[in-house]
Amino acid sequence: MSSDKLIIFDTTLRDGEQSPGASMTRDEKLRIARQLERLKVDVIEAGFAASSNGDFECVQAIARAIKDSTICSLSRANDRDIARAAEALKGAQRGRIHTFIATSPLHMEKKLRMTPEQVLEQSRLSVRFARNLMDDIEFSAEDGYRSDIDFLARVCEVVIDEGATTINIPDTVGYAIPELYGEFIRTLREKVPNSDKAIWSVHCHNDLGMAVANSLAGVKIGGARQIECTINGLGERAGNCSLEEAVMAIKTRRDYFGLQVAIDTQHIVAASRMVSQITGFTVQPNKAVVGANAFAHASGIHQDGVLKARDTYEIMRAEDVGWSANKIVLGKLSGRNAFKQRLQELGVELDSEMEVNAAFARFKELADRKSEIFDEDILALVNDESISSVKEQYGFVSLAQHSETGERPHATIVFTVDGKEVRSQAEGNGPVDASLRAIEAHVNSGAEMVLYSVNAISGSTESQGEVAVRLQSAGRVVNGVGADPDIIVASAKAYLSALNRLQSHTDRVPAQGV
Ligand SMILES: CC(=O)SCCNC(=O)CCNC(=O)[C@H](O)C(C)(C)COP(=O)(O)OP(=O)(O)OC[C@H]1O[C@@H](n2cnc3c(N)ncnc32)[C@H](O)[C@@H]1OP(=O)(O)O
Ligand SMILES: CC(C)C(=O)C(=O)O
Repeated sequence: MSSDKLIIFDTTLRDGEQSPGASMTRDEKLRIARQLERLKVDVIEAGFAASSNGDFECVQAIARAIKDSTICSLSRANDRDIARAAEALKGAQRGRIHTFIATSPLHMEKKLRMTPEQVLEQSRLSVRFARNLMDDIEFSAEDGYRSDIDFLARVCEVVIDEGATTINIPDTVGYAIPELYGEFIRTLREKVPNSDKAIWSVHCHNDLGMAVANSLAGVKIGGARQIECTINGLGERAGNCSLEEAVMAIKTRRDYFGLQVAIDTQHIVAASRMVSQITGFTVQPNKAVVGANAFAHASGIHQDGVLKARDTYEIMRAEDVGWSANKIVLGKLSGRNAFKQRLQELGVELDSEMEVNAAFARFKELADRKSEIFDEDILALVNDESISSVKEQYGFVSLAQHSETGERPHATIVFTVDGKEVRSQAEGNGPVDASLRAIEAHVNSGAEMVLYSVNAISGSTESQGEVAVRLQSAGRVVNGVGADPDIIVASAKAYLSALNRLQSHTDRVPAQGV
C-alpha cells in the first residue's frame, strides 16, 4: 500500500507523556488534543487506556471531543488491555487500537520471558481479538529494529493476515542510523508477502539525536507512509521524532520526498508553546522550526542578505509555521543595512548619510556594552545624535536629596532655564520621584512619562548608571538619556534632556511609531 500521502501520527499524549516529569491532567490533554486537531494531525495517540483509570478517562474524553482526527489508544498484546482500549474509544468518530509486543531476542528472552514462537502466537491472537472490536488496528513490533529480520517478517505477515491495517517498526531505543534503518524497513517489506495490505509506519527515538533523520529515511528508503512523532520531540528518555521538524522537512523538500502531509503548519508554533507551557519543558532557543532563534538573524552579513532577499538565509517562511515574522536582532554583529532598516521601521528619518553613519557608530559602541539592542535604545541614541540641533533650554547643575527609612524623600535641584539658574524642591515616593517632581514643580510641562529604565553601563556597582526616560505630550513622544555614577542624578539629567527635546521642533519620532 504505497501512496504519496504521508500519515502524521502524533503521540505527544502517550509517548510524550512518558518523558519523566511531563505528566498531564485530563483537561491539559484535551487542550493539546484540540490543538492537534487544528493542526490536522491524522492520528492522535491519546494514551494507554489500560494503564490507569485516569488515562482511560483521558482517552475517552478525547475520543468523544475530537472529530477530525483518528483517536488511538496503546495496549499491550493481551485481551484485557485491548478490551480496555476499545471501551475507551467507544465514542470516537474514528478509533484505532494500537497493540504492541516486543520482537527482539533481548526483549523476548529477558523482559517478556517468552520464546519467539510464543510471541508470534500472542501477536496473532491479539490482533485477531482487536480486529473483532475495531477495524483500524495498528500493530507495533517493539524494539523492531533490533529484531531478527526474518522472524520479524513472519510476525508482520501473520498480523497482516489477521487484519492489522498499520504495521509499525519502532527503533525503540534510538539505536538506528538513517541509511541502515531505511534499508531495514525496505528489506523487511520485501520479505513480507502481504506487505502491500498494510500501511508501514516508523517510530524513532532520539537517543543518538537521529530520530527525525531515521524517520525520514524510513519513509524515503523504506517506503513507510506513517511517521509517529511528538510536538517538540517530547518522549521517553531523549524523546521521539519531532513533528515540526519531520513535517517541515517533508514540506520544504517536496522535491526530494514527493509526499503530501495534511498538516496545517501555521498552527505549529502555537502547538509547541502549548505543550511547552503545559509540561514545563522549555524549548531550546536554537531548536529547529519552533525555537525562538529559528528565524532570527543576528549577524550583519545575514541580515543584509535577508533584507535583500529572505531566501538567502531562510529555507522556509516564519509565517508558514505560525511565527508573526522573522526577526532581525540588532547587536554588536549587526551591519549598517539592518540598522538603517530598523530606523525606517521606527519612522526615524535622518537627514544625511553622515548622520546615519554617526548614529551607526554610536550604535556599535552601545552594542559592545549591551547584548541586545532594543528599539528604545535606538530611539535614544538617534535623539542623542540630533542633540546638536536640539535647543538646550534646560541644563543640569546640582542635586541634593534626602531619604531615610520611614521618611518621605525630599529633593532640591538646581538647573538652568535659558542660561539662568533656578532652584526647586519637592517630596516624592522615592528619591528619583522627588527629584523629577522638583523639576516639574518649576517647568510644569504636564508631559506623561511612558518609560523609565535604568541600566548599569558595566556590570558592577562602580559603573555609571544610564537612565532612559520617555515623555509624551500633545501627540509627541521624546526620549531623554542621562548617565552618571549616581542614578538619581542620571535620572534628573535624562528628564531634563527629554524636556529639551519636547521643546524642540527637531524631534522626529512620531507618537504611533513607538
Ligand atoms: C516502548 C514503549 O513505550 S511501551 C509503553 C510503555 N508505557 C507504559 O508502560 C506506561 C503504562 N504502563 C503501566 O501503567 C503499567 O506498566 C501497566 C499497567 C501496563 C502494567 O502494569 P503491571 O501489571 O503492574 O506490570 P509491570 O509494568 O510491572 O510489568 C509489565 C508486564 O507486562 C508484560 N509486558 C510488557 N510488554 C508487553 C506486551 N507488549 N504485551 C504483553 N505483555 C507485556 C511484562 O512482561 C510484564 O509482565 P510480568 O508482570 O508478567 O512480568
Ligand atoms: C510501543 C511502541 C510504539 C513504542 O513506543 C516504542 O517502541 O518506542
